[in-house]
Amino acid sequence: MPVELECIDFGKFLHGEPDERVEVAEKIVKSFRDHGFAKFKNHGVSRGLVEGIWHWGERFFKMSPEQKMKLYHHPSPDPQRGWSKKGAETTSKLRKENAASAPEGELLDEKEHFDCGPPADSQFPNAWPASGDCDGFKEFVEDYFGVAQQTSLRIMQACEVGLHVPPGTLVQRCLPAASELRMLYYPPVSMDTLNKGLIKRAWPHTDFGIITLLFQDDLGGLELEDRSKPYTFDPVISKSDEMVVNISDTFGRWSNDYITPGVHQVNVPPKMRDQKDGIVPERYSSVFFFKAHRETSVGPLPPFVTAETPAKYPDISALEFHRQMTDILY
Ligand SMILES: O=C(O)CCC(=O)C(=O)O
Ligand SMILES: [Fe+2]
Repeated sequence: MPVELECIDFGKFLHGEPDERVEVAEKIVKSFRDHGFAKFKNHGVSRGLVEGIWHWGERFFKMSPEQKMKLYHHPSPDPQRGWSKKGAETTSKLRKENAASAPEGELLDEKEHFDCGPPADSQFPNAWPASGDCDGFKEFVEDYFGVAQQTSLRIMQACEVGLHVPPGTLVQRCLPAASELRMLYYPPVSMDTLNKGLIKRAWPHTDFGIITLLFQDDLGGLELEDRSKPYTFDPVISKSDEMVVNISDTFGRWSNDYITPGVHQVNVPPKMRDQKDGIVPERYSSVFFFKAHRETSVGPLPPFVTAETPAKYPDISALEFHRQMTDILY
């Protein structure tokens, strides 16, 4: 039986009676513990904003290569800003198992993306389309960033309730924000190309932050690892207004592996999984990498370190951890 995520009504946590809030929070923690993933409705991201992802994604990625080059991200271990072209990021490098199971050769991701950080980030300033190239994109992305940040903090609150740890244990480590928002475009690709085994929309990986919020279009393609059968992946079925959330590396480290990150990949849409040829249509998605403040330690937190479960990870800063990981990825 493939893994099926229950769609959790987050409105019952946001607006429910105390008992109901605890019940929903425990359900969220259970889904995270069992699958590294949870799926939400009534999550607080308005329909208008979700529709904006599809509208502005298309407007942005349909700019000409010359227009996109004006905000080209030059590979470096620092947080990504601006446009990354196809082939820039190779998620395959994040897990050794990827190379072990594929033919000889470089394993590439078939995707383009736009990345930005907090609107007022002066340490790593954002890069936006030039005036006249995609007017309105910056305003949309900044609005969405704010809402995604608030939504992530509420999920952190729910995790504190569901994990029965003191209020603030997680939330206080997330301020001020150092999150990253990414808009993604997967161009059409032939089954023939994918079947050669060297190219995937995204290879199995985990994200570096605390949690990742994701919206995918109705075509789908996101897959999660079935923890009862490692290295097998099942489609994450979500409607375009449902929010999928996965646990990322920092949460795994903070919780000393009490909750471990969800391994995921992007594959062909669920309805094309058994197809041998043809063209896989283009796909849009957006992910919000909710991240700890750069100076915050990503080492295990006090409630998760006991005599029986000593700390498994060192106390390094979130920025140092980020640089280590981006260095592998680019
Ligand atoms: O597009 C997706 O569904 C997932 C993208 C992803 O996993 C990533 O960018 O880290
Ligand atoms: Fe990811």
